[in-house]
Amino acid sequence: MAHHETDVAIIGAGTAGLAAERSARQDGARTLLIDEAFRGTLCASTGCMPSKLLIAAANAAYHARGAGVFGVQVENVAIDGRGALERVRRERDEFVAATRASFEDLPAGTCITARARFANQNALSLDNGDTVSAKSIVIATGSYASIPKPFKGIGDYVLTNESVFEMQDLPASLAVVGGGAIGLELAQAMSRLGVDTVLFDHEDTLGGARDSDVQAAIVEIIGQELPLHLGVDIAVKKSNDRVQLSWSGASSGRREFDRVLVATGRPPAFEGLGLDTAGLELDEHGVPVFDRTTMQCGDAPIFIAGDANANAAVLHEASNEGSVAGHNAASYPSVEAHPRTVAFALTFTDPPLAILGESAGEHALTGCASYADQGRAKVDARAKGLVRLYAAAPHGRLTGAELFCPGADHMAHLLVHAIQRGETASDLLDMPFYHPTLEEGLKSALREICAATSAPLPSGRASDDPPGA
Ligand SMILES: Cc1cc2nc3c(=O)[nH]c(=O)nc-3n(C[C@H](O)[C@H](O)[C@H](O)COP(=O)(O)OP(=O)(O)OC[C@H]3O[C@@H](n4cnc5c(N)ncnc54)[C@H](O)[C@@H]3O)c2cc1C
Ligand SMILES: NC(=O)c1ccc[n+]([C@@H]2O[C@H](COP(=O)([O-])OP(=O)(O)OC[C@H]3O[C@@H](n4cnc5c(N)ncnc54)[C@H](O)[C@@H]3O)[C@@H](O)[C@H]2O)c1
Repeated sequence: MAHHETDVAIIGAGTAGLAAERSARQDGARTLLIDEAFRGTLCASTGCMPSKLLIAAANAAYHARGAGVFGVQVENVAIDGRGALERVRRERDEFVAATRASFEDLPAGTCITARARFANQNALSLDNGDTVSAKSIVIATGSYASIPKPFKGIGDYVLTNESVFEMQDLPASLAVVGGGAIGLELAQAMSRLGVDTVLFDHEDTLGGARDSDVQAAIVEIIGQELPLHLGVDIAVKKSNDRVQLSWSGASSGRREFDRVLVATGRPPAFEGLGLDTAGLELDEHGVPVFDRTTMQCGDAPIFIAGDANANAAVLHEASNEGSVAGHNAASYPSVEAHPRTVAFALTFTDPPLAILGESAGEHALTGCASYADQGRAKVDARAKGLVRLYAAAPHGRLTGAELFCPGADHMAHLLVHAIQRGETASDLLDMPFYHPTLEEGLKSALREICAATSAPLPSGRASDDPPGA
C-alpha cells in the first residue's frame, strides 16, 4: 500500500488517456497513468483495427467473387474461416504490441496497474490498496459493449466486439442486433465471408445517417447483400446448441442462428469509478456535464476525454480530446478553450458511409450527386449510392455532407477540410478535378449549390463535364 502524489492523474490508458498523459507531461506536469490492465487501446485490440482487418478479408472475397464482370474468371472462391480469423488476430496483435511498447517508453513510475475510484475531487483509491492525490484528474475510462437484458442469459452464444474476433472459425449463421457503425460493418463483412447473416434493429434507420435519401440508399444497397429487419422488437432464447430469435413490428418471424452479435451501443465505462463521490453534476445519462472546448467537468479539477464522455466516440476525437484534457489538467485552474474540429464519422461499409458537419437543417441549400451513373464508379463496376452536400445561403458556404458511395471515405476528407476552412461550393469548383475519378462526381452537387446562391460558378472553369465524368 503506497501513497502517490502527482500533478495530473489519468484514469485509463486508451487513446484518450495516452494523449492526455503525453500533453500534461509535455506541459511540465508530473503524471500518473492508471489502468486496470494496460491491455492496449480499444482501437487496437477490439475496435478499429480488428474490425478493419475482418472487412479487408471480406472485401477480398467479395471482389474475387465479382471478378467475372471484368471477364476475369476466378473459380471456386472458398473462404477459410480459420485462416481469415487467424490473420485478423495476427495483424491485430502487432498493433496491440506497438501500443504496449509505447507504455514502456513512458518515464519510469508513470504507470500504475489498478482500478481507480474517486475518493474526492483530488484523490483516488486504487484496488491494489494504493492511494493517489492529484492536483487534477482526467477521466479517460472509455466505453463498454452494452448487452440488452434478454441477451444476457444466453452465455457464449452472444458475441460482442470483445469476443467476435476471438472465434476460432466463422459460424455458419449469425444474427447481428444493432445497425449502428459496428453492426453494419461487421454484418456486411460476415455476409461477404459466407456467413448466413441477418441484421436486426429496433429503429428503422441504419448507421446514424440523418438524410432520408441517404437512409433509403443504405437500406436498399446493404439490403441487396443480406436480409434486414428494421423497426422490430426482438426476443431471444437458447435452443439446444443454437440461439432462437423471434421478432415482431415492421416484420415478424422466428429463426435459429449459431451465434448472435450484439452491437447495440457503447455507454461510458463508469462502473466502480465512484463518480458520486467526485461531486460532479451528471446529465440524465449519468455522464458528467463538461465543456466540449476545455474538456473540464463544471469548474472541478476534473477533465473527461474519449468515449467516456459519450460525445463523439471515434478515435481522432478521443485523441484530440485527450490532448486538450491533459493540457488543461496541467494548467488548472487556468484552462484554455480549443475549438472543435468539424464533426466527422465514417462507417467502413462498401460503399462507405460518411457523415460530416451539420445536418441539412431547414434553411440549408442542398446539392445532390448520384453515383449510380458516375463515370469512374461504372468503370470499376461499383456504381451505386449518392452524395448530399449542405451549404448556407447566401454564398454557399459548405456546412455538412452525407455520402454513401464508392470512395466516400477519401472524398469525405476533401469535403470536411473544405467545411472546416469555411469554403464555398464555388471555392471548391475553382479547384482542379482529375478525370476520370470519383471526386469528379462531386461537381454536379457543388454546381447545384452554386445555382441556388449569389456565388457564381467560378469563371474560367468548365460548367459541364465530359462524358464519363
Ligand atoms: C468494433 C469497433 C470498431 C471501431 N472502429 C472505429 C474506426 O474504424 N474508426 C474510429 O475512429 N473509431 C472506431 N471505433 C471507436 C474507437 O475505437 C473509440 O472511440 C476509441 O478507441 C476510444 O478510446 P478511449 O481512449 O476513449 O477508450 P479505451 O481505448 O477503451 O481506453 C479506456 C481505458 O480505460 C481503462 N479503464 C476503464 N475504467 C477504469 C478504471 N476504473 N480504472 C482504471 N482503468 C480503467 C480500460 O482498461 C481501458 O484501457 C471503433 C470501436 C469499436 C468498438
Ligand atoms: N467506423 C467507425 O468509426 C466506427 C466503427 C464502429 C464503432 N464506432 C463507434 O462505436 C460506437 C458504438 O457503436 P455501436 O454500433 O455499438 O452503437 P450505435 O449507437 O452506433 O448503434 C447502436 C444501434 O443499435 C440499435 N439498438 C439499440 N438497442 C437495441 C435493441 N435492444 N434491439 C435492437 N436494436 C437496438 C440502435 O437503434 C442503433 O442503430 C459508435 O457510436 C461509433 O462512434 C465507430
